[in-house]
Amino acid sequence: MDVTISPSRVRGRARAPPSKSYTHRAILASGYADSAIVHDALWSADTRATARAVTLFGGDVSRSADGTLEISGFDGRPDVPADVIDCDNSGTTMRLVTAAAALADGTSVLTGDESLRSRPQGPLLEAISDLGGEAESTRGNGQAPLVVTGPVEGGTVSIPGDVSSQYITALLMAGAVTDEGIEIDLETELKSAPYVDITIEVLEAFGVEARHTDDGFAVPGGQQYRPADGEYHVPGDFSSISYLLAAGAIAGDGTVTIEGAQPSAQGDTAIVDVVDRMGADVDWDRDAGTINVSAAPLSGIEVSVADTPDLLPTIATLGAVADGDTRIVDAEHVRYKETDRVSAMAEELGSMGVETTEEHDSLTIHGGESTLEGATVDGRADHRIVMALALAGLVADGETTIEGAEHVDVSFPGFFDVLYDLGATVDRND
Ligand SMILES: O=C(O)C1=C[C@@H](OP(=O)(O)O)[C@@H](O)[C@H](O)C1
Ligand SMILES: C=C(OP(=O)(O)O)C(=O)O
Repeated sequence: MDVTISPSRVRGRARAPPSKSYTHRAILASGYADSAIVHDALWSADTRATARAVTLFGGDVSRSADGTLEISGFDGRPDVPADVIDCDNSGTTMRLVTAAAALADGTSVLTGDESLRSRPQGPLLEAISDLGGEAESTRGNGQAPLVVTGPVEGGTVSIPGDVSSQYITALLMAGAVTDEGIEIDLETELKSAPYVDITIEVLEAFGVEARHTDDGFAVPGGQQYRPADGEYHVPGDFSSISYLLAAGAIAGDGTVTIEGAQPSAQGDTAIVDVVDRMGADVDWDRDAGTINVSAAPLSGIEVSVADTPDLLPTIATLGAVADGDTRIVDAEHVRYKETDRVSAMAEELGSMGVETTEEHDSLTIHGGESTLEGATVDGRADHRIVMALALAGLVADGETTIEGAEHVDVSFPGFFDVLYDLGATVDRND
């Protein structure tokens, strides 16, 4: 599906979708448990992939009309799956499920779409081998398809921290039900660190202890997943909120109010500060969970995305509109996502007339609203590139057509409806 965005102003109220990161963890944690009810779960292509994996491990995930998930777990140790686990486009699913598969007494096979089959899994495979399991890439290149044989009993592993924090999350979640527990020593500085804090927060809600250590992280073994009162509530998603905030900051006509913005461990709450530093008028009422934003002339700033890789596409679009240079630094790991998002944003904004300077771990956008020209752009089969380019379309001169716009289903299925309800002119071409 292509979507065409015409220059538009936005105003009104919009609700953030539930967090993808919390939902993945809550579904898998419920799988490790006897049973659980998960309220406000995100039901998107990626979280459905995690639900399918839980089912293949012997659990069951059913969804009621109001979106609540009722999950029966596989109760600790997963069954050997009766089929290949298709993780589709979801890196989180593949990493978390690979470590879960290493607990099963037999062999699991994991695959995914073309994008996921090009992403790095090597360090996690090595960690599983170091723990006594067998974990291989069928092509021997550290990428899926993966073949994983367990069971592992736990132990100590060392792993790089600068490729994906999801390896740590995966090992902590699985380590809790091993006999010995897992100690993880980091070989490098940890990137995307707040995502491990999200993990520790969800584990705690499921009665599982995991902790920071001097060298990394540790989770004791022999633990049982048991959510308090058998229930879990997913908070709103700040990566998704970033698009709504940016829409209000660049194209607001009056106030855009975003609901579902309760504080949590998400590093991507940093987007509130980014938009504020660039000059927008923004106010976050943490108790009410609402953010009000209105447009103002924006100026370029420097932002590190070491902790917040998923914000890069949004910040790049903000930078295209802002006066002066916006320098996004510490961005190397943003190249290992659904696509290389550093290059993708440089090239697609380039098609819209924006000048950028790309370096290995940074992207500088030489901005100014008058530079954005409508164009046909490639969403790169990447939900975040699609949404960031749609924002640019709100303020470009002329129409912007985004190819492959259906990929928003990965994290924000109602994105174009929400944009339309805020007043944007959105035309879908199937
Ligand atoms: O654990 C998670 O939920 C995520 C961790 C991050 O990935 P990396 O740790 O690979 O940077 C982030 O980019 C991804 O969208 C979600
Ligand atoms: C990179 C992302 O997710 P994942 O790693 O789960 O594919 C994302 O949502 O931007």
